[in-house]
Amino acid sequence: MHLQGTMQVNAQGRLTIGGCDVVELAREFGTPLYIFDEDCIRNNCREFYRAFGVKEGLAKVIYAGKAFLTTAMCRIIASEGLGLDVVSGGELYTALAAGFPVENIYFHGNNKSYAELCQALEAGIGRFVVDNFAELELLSRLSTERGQVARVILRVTPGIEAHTHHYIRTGQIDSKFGFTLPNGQAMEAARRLKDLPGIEFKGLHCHIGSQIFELEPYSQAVAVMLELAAAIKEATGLITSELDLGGGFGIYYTAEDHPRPVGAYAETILTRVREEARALNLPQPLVIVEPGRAIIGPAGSTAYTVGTIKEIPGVRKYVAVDGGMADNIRPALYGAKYEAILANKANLPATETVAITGKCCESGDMLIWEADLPRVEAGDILVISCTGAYGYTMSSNYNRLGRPAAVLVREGNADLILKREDYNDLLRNDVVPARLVWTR
Ligand SMILES: Cc1ncc(COP(=O)(O)O)c(C=O)c1O
Ligand SMILES: N[C@@H](CCCC[NH3+])C(=O)O
Repeated sequence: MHLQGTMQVNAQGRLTIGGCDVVELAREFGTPLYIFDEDCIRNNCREFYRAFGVKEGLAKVIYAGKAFLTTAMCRIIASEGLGLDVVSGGELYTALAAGFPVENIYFHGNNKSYAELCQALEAGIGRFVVDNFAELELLSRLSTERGQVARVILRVTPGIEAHTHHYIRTGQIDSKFGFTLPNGQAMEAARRLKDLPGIEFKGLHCHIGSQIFELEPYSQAVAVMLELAAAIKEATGLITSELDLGGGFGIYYTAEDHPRPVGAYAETILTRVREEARALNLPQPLVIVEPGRAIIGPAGSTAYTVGTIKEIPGVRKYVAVDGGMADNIRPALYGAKYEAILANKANLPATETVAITGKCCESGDMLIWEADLPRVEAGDILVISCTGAYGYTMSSNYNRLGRPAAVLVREGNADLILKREDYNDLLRNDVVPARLVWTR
């Protein structure tokens, strides 16, 4: 397994993260356990901050909270000078509870409710990334009623779809998000917005996909979005002072992934923005990027305890761990691939290829189909790397498994940032109607 962030193998042949022995962490906090490497998170934040020229006023980096959000995470993000992208009342509530600077909160979502818009207006958040006509009108009404002005970015579906190894440009876009560009919806949104009270137009947003390794789709997105900005200026006089290009920057999960340095994305985006703005005679907009995975993905790992092992000669050896699809749905949902290491045998060479499965009642509850490991035995501590993004946030209580605890490690210290859910937590929301009271 490729060692991420501060991972090392110590003199006892054990894996350490943030200077903490993972076998000890498993003993102290139990397994499954999410382990977050604070230095790695901060280094990733700083890399984006530097590469995109935040200090120089060229860009803003907004962390996409959907990848992993807790109050501790909000504090780290804020202390590194990043903003926050939230997509629900729950994420917003978490950010507000953490004391996240409200002016740096961007509110996304294709179906923001009345209550969520009120909550965001009440808090005085920085930007509403408006997704559709109904939201635009409701927001205008609500902000006017409150004597407020909502600062708005319009989310546009630009017709660029990026995937891991290719991108396609489509005329007709099939997406639930945003105002479609090619059919004129985006322009129509700008026209309507212009006449709406309680709304201030700040700019345009697009998000072309996730786990993207190519630079070209970003460059194309800049060109397409700035052409739209020029057309909007021409038709309405509205100036796009902020160009939000979303997230999607790809990371390493396995040796099949070849991520680019953040600087390469930054260089491509900033250069194209400068050139296109000049060519179109537009003021250069502030660039906004919204990395989620690239900030937190490589900084998170999950430690499990190995339980039963089933060998089917000539077929496969199943190694079951004490978690699975409930704490990491990505392999089952997307066929996502990961690497693993045995924390207590970290210096031993791989001698077998095994399948890592969970304990859920599903054949599809697989974490890794082919993991190269030293001989695996019950009781070993198996660590899967790069689970920081969309692991905990997409976790569930399937089979009434409690969600794992999470610790933040740094310089030999481990701090609990999420408590393990116990059986009482699972019962917390259960209600037994009186007619079902046990009478026997
Ligand atoms: C609007 C928007 N911004 C940012 C992100 C974060 O993406 P990623 O975690 O791939 O950087 C997403 C998720 O894909 C998104 O939909
Ligand atoms: N949840 C996805 C990415 C979607 C990001 C949200 N737009 C993943 O785990 O890769």
